[in-house]
Amino acid sequence: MTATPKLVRASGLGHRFTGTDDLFSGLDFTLLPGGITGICGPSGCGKSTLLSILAGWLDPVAGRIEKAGIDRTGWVFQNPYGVPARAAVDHVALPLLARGLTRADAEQRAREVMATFRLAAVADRPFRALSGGEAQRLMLARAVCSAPDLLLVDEPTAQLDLNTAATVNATLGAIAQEGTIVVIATHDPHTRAACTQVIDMADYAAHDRTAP
Ligand SMILES: Nc1ncnc2c1ncn2[C@@H]1O[C@H](COP(=O)(O)OP(=O)(O)OP(=O)(O)O)[C@@H](O)[C@H]1O
Repeated sequence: MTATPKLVRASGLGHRFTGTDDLFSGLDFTLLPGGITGICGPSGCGKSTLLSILAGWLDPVAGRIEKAGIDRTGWVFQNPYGVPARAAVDHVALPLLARGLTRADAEQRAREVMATFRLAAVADRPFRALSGGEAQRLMLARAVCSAPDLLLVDEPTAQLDLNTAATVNATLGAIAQEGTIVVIATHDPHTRAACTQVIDMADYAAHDRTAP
Protein backbone atom coordinates (compact mmCIF):
# COMPACT_ATOMS: atom_id res chain seq x y z
CA MET A 1 0.00 0.00 0.00
CA THR A 2 1.34 3.46 -0.91
CA ALA A 3 1.52 5.94 1.97
CA THR A 4 -0.54 9.14 1.64
CA PRO A 5 1.83 12.01 0.68
CA LYS A 6 2.37 14.33 3.64
CA LEU A 7 0.87 17.77 3.33
CA VAL A 8 -0.45 20.58 5.53
CA ARG A 9 -2.44 23.37 3.89
CA ALA A 10 -3.63 26.58 5.56
CA SER A 11 -6.34 28.69 3.94
CA GLY A 12 -7.42 32.15 5.05
CA LEU A 13 -6.01 31.61 8.53
CA GLY A 14 -6.53 34.34 11.09
CA HIS A 15 -6.28 34.59 14.85
CA ARG A 16 -6.85 36.91 17.76
CA PHE A 17 -7.22 36.21 21.46
CA THR A 18 -10.17 37.40 23.51
CA GLY A 19 -9.62 41.09 24.11
CA THR A 20 -6.74 41.49 21.62
CA ASP A 21 -6.56 42.83 18.05
CA ASP A 22 -6.03 40.46 15.12
CA LEU A 23 -2.55 38.95 15.34
CA PHE A 24 -2.67 37.87 11.70
CA SER A 25 -5.25 37.26 9.00
CA GLY A 26 -5.56 35.92 5.46
CA LEU A 27 -2.69 33.46 5.87
CA ASP A 28 -2.43 30.88 3.05
CA PHE A 29 0.39 28.37 2.70
CA THR A 30 1.20 24.76 1.92
CA LEU A 31 3.78 22.71 3.84
CA LEU A 32 5.54 19.74 2.27
CA PRO A 33 8.54 17.61 3.25
CA GLY A 34 11.87 18.38 1.61
CA GLY A 35 12.91 21.66 3.21
CA ILE A 36 12.47 23.79 6.33
CA THR A 37 9.60 26.27 6.54
CA GLY A 38 10.36 29.28 8.74
CA ILE A 39 7.66 31.27 10.52
CA CYS A 40 9.47 34.56 10.86
CA GLY A 41 8.81 37.92 12.47
CA PRO A 42 9.48 39.95 15.60
CA SER A 43 8.65 38.98 19.17
CA GLY A 44 4.91 38.92 19.85
CA CYS A 45 3.79 38.75 16.20
CA GLY A 46 2.13 35.35 16.65
CA LYS A 47 4.75 32.76 15.66
CA SER A 48 4.13 30.43 18.62
CA THR A 49 0.40 30.95 18.19
CA LEU A 50 0.63 29.77 14.58
CA LEU A 51 2.66 26.71 15.68
CA SER A 52 -0.08 25.87 18.21
CA ILE A 53 -2.69 26.13 15.46
CA LEU A 54 -0.61 23.84 13.22
CA ALA A 55 -0.27 21.36 16.11
CA GLY A 56 -4.06 21.35 16.51
CA TRP A 57 -3.95 22.69 20.07
CA LEU A 58 -5.65 25.95 19.18
CA ASP A 59 -8.52 26.58 16.77
CA PRO A 60 -8.01 29.64 14.56
CA VAL A 61 -10.77 32.27 14.65
CA ALA A 62 -10.76 32.30 10.82
CA GLY A 63 -9.75 29.92 8.06
CA ARG A 64 -8.86 26.25 8.14
CA ILE A 65 -6.04 23.73 8.21
CA GLU A 66 -6.10 20.58 6.09
CA LYS A 67 -3.70 17.74 6.86
CA ALA A 68 -2.90 14.60 4.87
CA GLY A 69 -0.52 11.77 5.79
CA ILE A 70 0.19 13.26 9.24
CA ASP A 71 -0.07 10.61 11.96
CA ARG A 72 2.59 11.83 14.37
CA THR A 73 3.32 15.43 15.26
CA GLY A 74 6.45 16.35 17.21
CA TRP A 75 6.76 19.61 19.12
CA VAL A 76 9.82 21.26 20.64
CA PHE A 77 9.02 24.05 23.08
CA GLN A 78 11.03 27.22 23.42
CA ASN A 79 11.93 26.29 27.01
CA PRO A 80 13.55 22.88 27.51
CA TYR A 81 12.30 20.70 30.35
CA GLY A 82 13.61 17.47 31.80
CA VAL A 83 14.21 15.39 34.91
CA PRO A 84 17.14 17.12 36.66
CA ALA A 85 18.92 14.00 37.98
CA ARG A 86 18.27 11.80 34.93
CA ALA A 87 20.98 11.31 32.28
CA ALA A 88 20.51 13.27 29.06
CA VAL A 89 20.46 10.09 26.97
CA ASP A 90 17.53 8.71 29.01
CA HIS A 91 15.38 11.62 27.90
CA VAL A 92 15.84 10.60 24.27
CA ALA A 93 15.72 6.83 24.84
CA LEU A 94 12.53 6.83 26.92
CA PRO A 95 10.04 7.44 24.06
CA LEU A 96 11.82 4.69 22.09
CA LEU A 97 11.42 2.26 24.99
CA ALA A 98 7.76 3.21 25.12
CA ARG A 99 7.54 2.26 21.42
CA GLY A 100 8.86 -1.22 22.21
CA LEU A 101 12.60 -0.99 21.44
CA THR A 102 14.94 -2.93 23.74
CA ARG A 103 16.99 -0.90 26.21
CA ALA A 104 20.18 -1.50 24.16
CA ASP A 105 18.55 -0.53 20.82
CA ALA A 106 16.84 2.53 22.30
CA GLU A 107 20.07 3.77 23.83
CA GLN A 108 22.06 3.16 20.64
CA ARG A 109 19.49 5.03 18.51
CA ALA A 110 19.32 7.84 21.09
CA ARG A 111 23.11 8.26 21.03
CA GLU A 112 23.19 8.28 17.22
CA VAL A 113 20.59 11.04 16.98
CA MET A 114 22.19 13.00 19.83
CA ALA A 115 25.49 12.94 17.94
CA THR A 116 23.84 14.65 14.94
CA PHE A 117 22.92 17.49 17.33
CA ARG A 118 26.47 17.64 18.77
CA LEU A 119 25.44 16.06 22.05
CA ALA A 120 27.63 12.94 22.11
CA ALA A 121 29.90 14.35 24.82
CA VAL A 122 27.06 15.21 27.20
CA ALA A 123 24.94 12.07 26.73
CA ASP A 124 25.72 10.67 30.20
CA ARG A 125 25.48 13.94 32.11
CA PRO A 126 22.44 14.64 34.26
CA PHE A 127 19.90 16.98 32.64
CA ARG A 128 20.57 19.64 35.30
CA ALA A 129 24.23 19.89 34.14
CA LEU A 130 23.35 20.77 30.54
CA SER A 131 23.64 24.32 29.21
CA GLY A 132 20.48 26.00 27.86
CA GLY A 133 21.53 25.32 24.27
CA GLU A 134 22.39 21.68 25.02
CA ALA A 135 19.05 21.14 26.74
CA GLN A 136 17.24 22.70 23.76
CA ARG A 137 19.10 20.37 21.36
CA LEU A 138 18.26 17.42 23.60
CA MET A 139 14.57 18.24 23.14
CA LEU A 140 15.14 18.31 19.37
CA ALA A 141 16.88 14.91 19.46
CA ARG A 142 14.01 13.48 21.48
CA ALA A 143 11.39 14.79 19.04
CA VAL A 144 13.36 13.54 16.01
CA CYS A 145 13.70 10.05 17.54
CA SER A 146 9.93 9.68 17.48
CA ALA A 147 10.03 9.97 13.65
CA PRO A 148 7.26 12.58 13.43
CA ASP A 149 5.50 13.32 10.12
CA LEU A 150 5.24 16.96 11.17
CA LEU A 151 7.91 18.55 13.40
CA LEU A 152 7.13 21.95 14.94
CA VAL A 153 10.02 23.74 16.64
CA ASP A 154 9.85 27.02 18.55
CA GLU A 155 13.08 29.08 18.27
CA PRO A 156 15.54 26.18 17.77
CA THR A 157 18.62 28.40 17.57
CA ALA A 158 17.81 31.22 20.00
CA GLN A 159 20.36 30.03 22.57
CA LEU A 160 23.09 28.81 20.19
CA ASP A 161 26.33 30.22 18.78
CA LEU A 162 26.49 30.58 14.98
CA ASN A 163 28.41 27.35 14.45
CA THR A 164 26.11 25.17 16.53
CA ALA A 165 23.06 26.91 15.04
CA ALA A 166 24.33 26.00 11.55
CA THR A 167 24.66 22.32 12.63
CA VAL A 168 21.11 22.32 14.01
CA ASN A 169 19.75 23.91 10.83
CA ALA A 170 21.63 21.39 8.67
CA THR A 171 20.31 18.48 10.78
CA LEU A 172 16.74 19.78 10.54
CA GLY A 173 17.22 20.21 6.76
CA ALA A 174 18.38 16.58 6.48
CA ILE A 175 15.36 15.39 8.49
CA ALA A 176 13.08 17.35 6.15
CA GLN A 177 14.73 15.69 3.15
CA GLU A 178 14.13 12.28 4.73
CA GLY A 179 10.37 13.00 4.63
CA THR A 180 9.36 15.02 7.70
CA ILE A 181 7.54 18.34 7.32
CA VAL A 182 9.71 20.67 9.41
CA VAL A 183 8.38 24.04 10.58
CA ILE A 184 10.34 26.39 12.83
CA ALA A 185 9.43 29.69 14.44
CA THR A 186 12.42 32.03 14.46
CA HIS A 187 13.51 35.64 14.64
CA ASP A 188 17.15 34.69 13.93
CA PRO A 189 18.18 36.01 10.46
CA HIS A 190 20.74 33.20 9.96
CA THR A 191 18.14 30.55 10.64
CA ARG A 192 15.69 32.38 8.38
CA ALA A 193 18.33 32.19 5.63
CA ALA A 194 18.53 28.40 6.12
CA CYS A 195 14.79 28.00 5.42
CA THR A 196 13.56 26.91 2.00
CA GLN A 197 10.16 28.59 2.57
CA VAL A 198 9.49 31.64 4.73
CA ILE A 199 6.14 32.71 6.15
CA ASP A 200 6.82 36.32 7.06
CA MET A 201 4.23 37.26 9.68
CA ALA A 202 4.75 40.95 8.89
CA ASP A 203 2.94 40.32 5.59
CA TYR A 204 -0.17 39.16 7.45
CA ALA A 205 -0.20 41.48 10.46
CA ALA A 206 -3.42 43.46 10.90
CA HIS A 207 -1.57 46.77 11.33
CA ASP A 208 0.10 46.39 7.90
CA ARG A 209 -3.23 45.87 6.16
CA THR A 210 -4.81 48.91 7.78
CA ALA A 211 -1.79 51.22 7.42
CA PRO A 212 -2.40 54.21 5.08
N1 LIG B 1 -3.72 32.84 25.59
C1 LIG B 1 -3.48 34.11 25.25
N2 LIG B 1 -4.36 35.08 25.57
C2 LIG B 1 -4.15 36.39 25.24
N3 LIG B 1 -3.06 36.80 24.53
C3 LIG B 1 -2.16 35.87 24.18
C4 LIG B 1 -2.32 34.48 24.52
N4 LIG B 1 -1.26 33.80 24.00
C5 LIG B 1 -0.47 34.71 23.39
N5 LIG B 1 -1.01 35.95 23.49
C6 LIG B 1 -0.46 37.19 22.94
O1 LIG B 1 -0.43 37.05 21.53
C7 LIG B 1 0.73 37.67 21.00
C8 LIG B 1 1.52 36.66 20.17
O2 LIG B 1 2.10 35.70 21.01
P1 LIG B 1 3.10 34.59 20.45
O3 LIG B 1 3.63 33.86 21.62
O4 LIG B 1 2.40 33.81 19.40
O5 LIG B 1 4.24 35.51 19.79
P2 LIG B 1 5.66 35.10 19.19
O6 LIG B 1 5.78 35.77 17.86
O7 LIG B 1 5.85 33.62 19.24
O8 LIG B 1 6.65 35.81 20.24
P3 LIG B 1 8.14 35.43 20.76
O9 LIG B 1 9.05 35.57 19.56
O10 LIG B 1 8.40 36.47 21.81
O11 LIG B 1 8.07 34.02 21.30
C9 LIG B 1 1.52 38.21 22.17
O12 LIG B 1 1.24 39.59 22.30
C10 LIG B 1 0.97 37.42 23.36
O13 LIG B 1 1.04 38.18 24.54
